[in-house]
Amino acid sequence: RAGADDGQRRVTTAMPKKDSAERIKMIDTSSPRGTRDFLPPDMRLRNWLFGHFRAVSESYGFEEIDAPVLESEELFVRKAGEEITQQLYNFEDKGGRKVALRPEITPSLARLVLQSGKALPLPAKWFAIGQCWRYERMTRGRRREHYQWNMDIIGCQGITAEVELLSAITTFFTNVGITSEDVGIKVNNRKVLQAVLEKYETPPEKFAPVCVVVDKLEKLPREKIVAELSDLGLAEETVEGLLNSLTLSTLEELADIVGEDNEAYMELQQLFALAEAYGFKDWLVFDASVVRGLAYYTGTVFEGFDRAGTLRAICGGGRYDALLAAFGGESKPMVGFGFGDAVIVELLKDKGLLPSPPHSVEDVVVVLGDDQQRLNASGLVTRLRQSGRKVDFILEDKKMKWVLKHSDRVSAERLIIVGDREWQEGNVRVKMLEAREEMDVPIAEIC
Ligand SMILES: CC(=O)Nc1cnc2ccccc2c1
Repeated sequence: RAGADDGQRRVTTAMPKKDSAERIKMIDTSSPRGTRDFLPPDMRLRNWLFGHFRAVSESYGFEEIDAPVLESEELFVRKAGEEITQQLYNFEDKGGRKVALRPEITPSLARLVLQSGKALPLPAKWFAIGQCWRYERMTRGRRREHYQWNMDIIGCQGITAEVELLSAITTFFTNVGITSEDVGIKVNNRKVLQAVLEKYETPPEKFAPVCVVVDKLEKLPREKIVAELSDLGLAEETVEGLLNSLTLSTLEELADIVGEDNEAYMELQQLFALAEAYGFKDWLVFDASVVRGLAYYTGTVFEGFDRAGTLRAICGGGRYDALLAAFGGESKPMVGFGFGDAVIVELLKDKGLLPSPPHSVEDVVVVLGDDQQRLNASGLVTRLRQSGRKVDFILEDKKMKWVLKHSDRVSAERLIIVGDREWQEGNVRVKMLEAREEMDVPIAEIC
């Protein structure tokens, strides 16, 4: 019963009273806090964006995967202090299982790799477009869900994998009209930070938590970062050496600090050389301060940014060779990126590149006659659709004025009128709406 007195809202299925004075109280029609609805215009834009994600993934020979939005919580429980794990949308289900809505896709992808075991031919090139969740205190009023495009290469330990992914990202940007003047991709390698920590004999388990803190450098004042690093047990000289290494601006300076035989230096050298050969080097910027905020990155890291500096990171990724071992599996080299559906839309708006894809059908079919003509029209519509036409069949008697306005609204090419007299003569009446021509067309020739 609606409005039951126990305060629990139940939807009644009883027929509403005919002329009831009191109507049933309207439900809240807005979507839950931090989430979005996609009405047709929004869905057309989303399909346009995801269509580009998919087209690039397929042009790079990647195969699509998906996994449940709901995962075991253990997939995401990490102790490195990441924001993403502190905002887990987790709960205990009716079976007492600790579950969570995925905040990212990479752990699910790793689970699928472990599940496939030795049967998985390597290298595997997988992509996914999936909804991800976080539970934010609404004080910040930020969204609690977004869709993320991921591309990952499993089983390739060389820098060639990173460069393939960076190429895919620049191809996506180019395909939607964004240039390397609008956007750059900062590239770094966490092995720099690792070398510095080792130089000061820092225990290896500090590596991931240090990266998580360093990633907040642009968001928090320096002294806060220094304090958090000291709280992790880093000596003062380690903190100084570490923060100093983030200010390097060229690979040559890096070589001076870590030596030309350092892995990070060699890998970055190779990355830039390969990028030049692909032709997208002018998108890349070496930036020693980029570490990304996810605990599991071990090598190359990168993030797309708008050169105007007004937006948050557009996308990000890196190499995470140790993730399978963290799940108790046999290690395999892995590298990938995540690309959210929020910042890119803001960027496209700023650049005047956001399309508004129209709802379009090809044929509108309307009946101007008796029941027999509706039967005739039904057969005609079926034949039109089987011949590949997109047909909006007017299902009720409508005035021609409404039909013409509707045909314009759905950007139809043709209005096909099934009428008694024409049908007797073996024809239908066709209005070519663009050319504003009207003619009788033999029924057999309409497809
Ligand atoms: C700009 C934006 O909406 N970001 C966003 C929104 N929802 C998320 C949900 C889970 C993880 C990260 C997320 C990030």
